Amino acid sequence: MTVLITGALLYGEGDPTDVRVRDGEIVELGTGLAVRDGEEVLDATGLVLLPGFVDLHTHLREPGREDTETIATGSAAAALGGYTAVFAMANTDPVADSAVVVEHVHRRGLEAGLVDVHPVGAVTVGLRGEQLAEMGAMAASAAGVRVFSDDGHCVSDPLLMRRALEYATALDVVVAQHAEEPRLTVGAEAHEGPTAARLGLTGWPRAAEEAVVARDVLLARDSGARLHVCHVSTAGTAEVLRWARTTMPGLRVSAEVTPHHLLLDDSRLHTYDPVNKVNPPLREAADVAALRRALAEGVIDCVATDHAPHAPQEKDTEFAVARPGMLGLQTALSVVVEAMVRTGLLDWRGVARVMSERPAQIASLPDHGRPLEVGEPANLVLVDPDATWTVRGAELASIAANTPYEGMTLPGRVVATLLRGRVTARDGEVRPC
Ligand SMILES: NC(=O)N[C@@H](CC(=O)O)C(=O)O
Ligand SMILES: [Zn+2]
Ligand SMILES: [Zn+2]
Repeated sequence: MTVLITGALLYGEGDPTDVRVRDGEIVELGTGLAVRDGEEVLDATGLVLLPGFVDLHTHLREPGREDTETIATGSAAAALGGYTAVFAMANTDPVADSAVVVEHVHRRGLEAGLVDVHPVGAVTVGLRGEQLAEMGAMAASAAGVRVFSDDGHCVSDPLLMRRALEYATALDVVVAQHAEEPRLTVGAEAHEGPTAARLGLTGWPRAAEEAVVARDVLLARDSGARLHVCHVSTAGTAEVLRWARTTMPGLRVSAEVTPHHLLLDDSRLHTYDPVNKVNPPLREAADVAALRRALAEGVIDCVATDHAPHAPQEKDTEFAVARPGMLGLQTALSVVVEAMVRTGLLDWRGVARVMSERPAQIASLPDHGRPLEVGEPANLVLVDPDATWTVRGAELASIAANTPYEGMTLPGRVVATLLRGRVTARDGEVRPC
């Protein structure tokens, strides 16, 4: 199976280049490469070629809530969004806290055949925050779990978090923390600030996130463990990370920001539409600006979607009872282009860094986020930088339709995605194997 990509701009730079892909690898780079018999040609005139995206934070709702997303539909959304690898969070039903469940998720990902699905293992049994899960058994399983998280919940007990980090050191795995001090967010519905006060919504203070991140950074320092901070949402968390990086050499801490926290703020809440309800909540415009800066400077390493499908009956309700979370896989690139590229904060090389290279490094994936060079794995995405499209939740590949970008026209369109040299998505259609 060979594919010839013609006239692509690698990282959006330099002269148009042809790229031949065979047996899962880039085998030739040049100009005027001849089309061979049976070769699929991707005309990439004016298109940008990047390494395939890696999402460290995806909620596929299988097992348990296949009415909102399955591993197959989530994989389709991922491939259409330019992703070649996703990390499926453990807050399923049953929870991914055992080798049996993570192996099941991994196998279902292989069957869907559109993107590498890496299950995230739970840190604690049942996400209950009481007792460590069998991290070693999950790491040693066929799924080879490398990232552990109780996401949806914070590992708030400091002693348990310390033990998890110590254990993670021995296994050489990452602990990804959903930083939320639960005692400060009881009943919280929205960012604690003037908007929530005016609308009568219970506030989620910035300090609930920042205090846990500060604590965890210190625990990571003392244990030497790899800590990853999920969905950074405040300017203060960015400052804590900046402080940690500059004052603690050798610290192994990484962080992600979601597309929605890079583009949206709590001024959207005045409609009381729960499509805007998410955890952590949309913050203020000044936080958005600080998060963009921190991502551009590398204080925040990468973008992760926190793709969180929910059924209409759990979203189209009064604000207080609606589930938090929003779709993200198919809109992530466009939101990053809008928030980071159009604003001049990142060029396409920067996009490759925050959406592919850094996440692949954080999760120790050897074959993703690699340079666009001969001999490298052909995990690739072709992007039309000039195209725009209008988001329609009903047209996305996910079963759920809870996108906050409904009706918005966004820049940047994924034209094709290749996983180990095989075209998994092209012109809005997926191609399962
Ligand atoms: N982000 C959300 O608002 N919701 C996530 C859980 C989480 O990421 O904390 C979900 O699983 O729905
Ligand atoms: Zn979370
Ligand atoms: Zn999440």
